[in-house]
Amino acid sequence: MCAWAAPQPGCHRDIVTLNDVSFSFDGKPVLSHLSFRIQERDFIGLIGPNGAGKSTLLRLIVGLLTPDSGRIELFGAPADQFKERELIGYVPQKNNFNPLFPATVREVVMSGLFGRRKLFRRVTRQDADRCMDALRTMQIEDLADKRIGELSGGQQQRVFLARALISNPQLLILDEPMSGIDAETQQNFFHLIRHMHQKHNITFLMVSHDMEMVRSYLGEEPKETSGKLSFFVRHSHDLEDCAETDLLHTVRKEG
Ligand SMILES: Nc1ncnc2c1ncn2[C@@H]1O[C@H](COP(=O)(O)OP(=O)(O)OP(=O)(O)O)[C@@H](O)[C@H]1O
Repeated sequence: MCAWAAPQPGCHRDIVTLNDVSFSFDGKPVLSHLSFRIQERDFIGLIGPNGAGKSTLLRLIVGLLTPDSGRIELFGAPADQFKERELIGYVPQKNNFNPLFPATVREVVMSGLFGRRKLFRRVTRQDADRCMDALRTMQIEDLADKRIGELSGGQQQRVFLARALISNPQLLILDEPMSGIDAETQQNFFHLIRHMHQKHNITFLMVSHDMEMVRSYLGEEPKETSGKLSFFVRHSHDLEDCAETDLLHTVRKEG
């Protein structure tokens, strides 16, 4: 990620660019003139105090809010024309469910496959297999037939992570994904996302208050700051190794 450096070739295509983005709620500025770029295979840790605008920034990127001014591009397309929503997995900060909400865990996870266009599509065997893979990854296969509203906050969080994973996204946007999750599950989850970043080309944008975790993976110092926001960044491989790493990825995909 870098503010308006020249685009780089190879595996560093731009996934998200913000150019001079400002946003306010009811006339109160939250983000002012923010510019940054997330490149393929970056892992961005977004840090800042309560109210700094972290969740607002994520919601702008996923299209739930529109900037007052400035431009956002996703995978090279203006955000308001971007159609391939399945490329982006998003887990918002809070997913509090009414205990009576009728959907099962399996249905909630499966809904991650059905964009608006595919809402009434038949569930195929392949969909069901992908659902089981996502449940297994988050270690919640045993909860598949439970009602989502019956689960604890941490269990619900894992369901939403499985839902974000099922469509095989290229960019995962996670808003404090570890909050409400016990220490052991946090460790497993962190191990999993590191693995996804390093071995599966997934780009991450993650809000976290866990400075120890952020520093251990992304380094001691932020690469950039804007207002009260700090961006800690790690690319998944040494930049000079790109050609070789791309080849390895290609071989693996074909093999
Ligand atoms: N829907 C809303 N209407 C009005 N103001 C809002 C709304 N959502 C957020 N805000 C305000 O915008 C500012 C930024 O909020 P945001 O949730 O983005 O902060 P954050 O950095 O994610 O905080 P936290 O660490 O507490 O989650 C805060 O002052 C908040 O009160």
